[in-house]
Amino acid sequence: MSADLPEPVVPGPVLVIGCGLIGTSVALGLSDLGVRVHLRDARPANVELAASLGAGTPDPVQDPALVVVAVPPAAVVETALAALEEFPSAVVTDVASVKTHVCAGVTDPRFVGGHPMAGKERSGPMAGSGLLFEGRAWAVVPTEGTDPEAVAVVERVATALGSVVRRMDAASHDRAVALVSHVPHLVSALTAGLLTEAEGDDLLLAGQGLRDVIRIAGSDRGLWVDIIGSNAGQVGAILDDLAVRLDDLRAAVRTADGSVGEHLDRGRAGVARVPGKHGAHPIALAGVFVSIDDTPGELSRLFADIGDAGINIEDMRIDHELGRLVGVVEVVVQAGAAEDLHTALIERGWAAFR
Ligand SMILES: NC(=O)c1ccc[n+]([C@@H]2O[C@H](COP(=O)([O-])OP(=O)(O)OC[C@H]3O[C@@H](n4cnc5c(N)ncnc54)[C@H](O)[C@@H]3O)[C@@H](O)[C@H]2O)c1
Ligand SMILES: O=C(O)C(=O)C[C@]1(C(=O)O)C=C[C@@H](O)C=C1
Repeated sequence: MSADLPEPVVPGPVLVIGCGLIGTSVALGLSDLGVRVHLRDARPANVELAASLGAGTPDPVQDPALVVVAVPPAAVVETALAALEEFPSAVVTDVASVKTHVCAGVTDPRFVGGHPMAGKERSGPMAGSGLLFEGRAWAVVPTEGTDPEAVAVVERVATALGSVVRRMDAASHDRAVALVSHVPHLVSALTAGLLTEAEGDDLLLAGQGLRDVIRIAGSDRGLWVDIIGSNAGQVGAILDDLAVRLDDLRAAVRTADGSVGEHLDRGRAGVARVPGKHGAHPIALAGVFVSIDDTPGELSRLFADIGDAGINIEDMRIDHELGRLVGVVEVVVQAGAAEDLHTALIERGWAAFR
């Protein structure tokens, strides 16, 4: 290869098996990087949809350098073993949310367990995005027998998709995700479940606080039954702990002696320990609220103005006010840039407030 050409992300074509949310997102991201991606799924319609989005080609692949298995956790072992047999020189990786059963079931040196810590509450190819993994952790879970070159291929792909690689063993991974993903999901579902009994028009008062807590409860039932079932030991242990704390909290609320504040303090301390998206330490962020007309083109005009002001958006939320043709956009930026953003938006005629 010429010294001028950049090294390719993967040394050959990639086959993605499972063209749902995660598989399509991987495929879109790799296609955008110039990798030739082939698509396969038990549902041909999902291959067609993913291909129509530009994720890759439905054509069969001869000799892929990498196979990404992006099927539900219960189907990963069987699918990965079949891929290792079908493609004797490919590296094979997966993206499943639980790793112990996968790494115990697939011990080939060419297999590297993986798990991008990014997702959505929606499933299927239409929810895919090539930017999904940007700034997120990607757990890479080799075992003692894994070929270091296979690990390097997977870590290179995760990094190229914008993720930060966290190399770990399967047991540590499953302990960690029980805490940071699986139990929060169940707590969200329990809270959302209470809403089924809401009286009268009570839900019309729902604001952003509730939506922040319940978003993930809208996720696919089958996928989450599979995830929780595959990590039942770790999840169960945390739920036992939570049950004790819930009893304590209940007593504190009934006593009304202010001791509920201890639970709130513990919660605030937990929030402060969660790293920001750029690395190990949280970055201070601040929101600027902008009122926009609910008409086509308003959001892109707002983003263009923010770009014009040279300010980087870290996150954003949109809240529609019920019954009014306006929305409120919270633009989240690094705390030091919030005042500048506020000023720049006012100067450009936006109704912005902090
Ligand atoms: N949803 C998330 O937020 C998220 C995040 C990170 C990792 N994951 C993991 O990614 C994997 C896929 O999840 P998803 O959210 O993309 O689900 P999804 O339902 O959107 O996609 C799964 C796809 O796999 C296909 N499929 C199912 N069984 C198959 C088989 N045996 N062979 C070929 N195709 C098959 C389905 O038709 C579907 O297109 C899961 O293992 C999940 O744990 C999910
Ligand atoms: O953001 C979401 O919607 C997710 O549910 C993503 C999330 C998570 O809990 O962070 C869910 C499960 C995956 O295994 C990884 C990521």
